[in-house]
Amino acid sequence: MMPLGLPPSVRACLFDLDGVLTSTAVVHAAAWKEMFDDFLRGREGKDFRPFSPGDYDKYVDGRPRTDGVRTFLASRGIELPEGRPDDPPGRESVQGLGNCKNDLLLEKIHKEGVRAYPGSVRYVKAVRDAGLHTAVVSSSKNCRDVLVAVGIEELFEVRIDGIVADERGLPGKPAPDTFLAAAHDLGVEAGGCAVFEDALAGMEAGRDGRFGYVVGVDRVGQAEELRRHGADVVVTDLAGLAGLADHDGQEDSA
Ligand SMILES: O=P(O)(O)OC[C@H]1O[C@@H](O)[C@H](O)[C@@H](O)[C@@H]1O
Repeated sequence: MMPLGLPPSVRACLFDLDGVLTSTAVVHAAAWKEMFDDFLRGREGKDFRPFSPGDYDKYVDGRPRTDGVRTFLASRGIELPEGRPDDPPGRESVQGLGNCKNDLLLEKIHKEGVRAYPGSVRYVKAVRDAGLHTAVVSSSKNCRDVLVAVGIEELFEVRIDGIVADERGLPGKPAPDTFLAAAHDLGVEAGGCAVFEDALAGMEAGRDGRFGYVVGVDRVGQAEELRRHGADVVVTDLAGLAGLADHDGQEDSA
């Protein structure tokens, strides 16, 4: 292993954004819950079965926005029309629900702010100092805005996000295509890349793309699930992987 905690064959690191680099995974989860609970309450009345953290991890986390809507609705046996990308948030369509969630997300981000995990930033800088390539691979269409807001956009040579994936017609996670596109753009074969992910869908993408090493980042106590979905190693913070703990010995928590 290199000092970075990676096999010596690794020449590039592909980082997910929400929950790996920034604290935005919990903001996404809260926006999804608010939107789905409102929708389910309206449909089923006050005894509706709420959207749970398990629902988020299994059906929504890591996937592109409309895939998240479709996958969760299918798990409850609900089918809605696709609708149009400009459907208003109140419209009961896949796109309408997605737009509603995005409005809630932006409102929360505006109110609460976002931050990068200091341990992750130290780790990405150490990766660059070691001469490895870096990319950010996120399903989110808000990826670039979040990177800019926390001031870390420049740390990545390549960005494959929800907008780029749409432009190139790439299927989102759990398919490995967005990670493979990042590897290709960096000029490194999948076997020479390490994938860093906190979502089960992202783990599957790392495993199915046959990447050299898959690091599961566990911020919510799902280490076993991450391993079952393909993680080679699970850490609670990236700094821990490289022995880059804070001056007072602390690693980041969620
Ligand atoms: O709605 P956005 O910002 O395009 O993000 C899509 C998805 O991006 C992923 O990174 C998050 O884990 C999901 O929760 C989110 O739904």
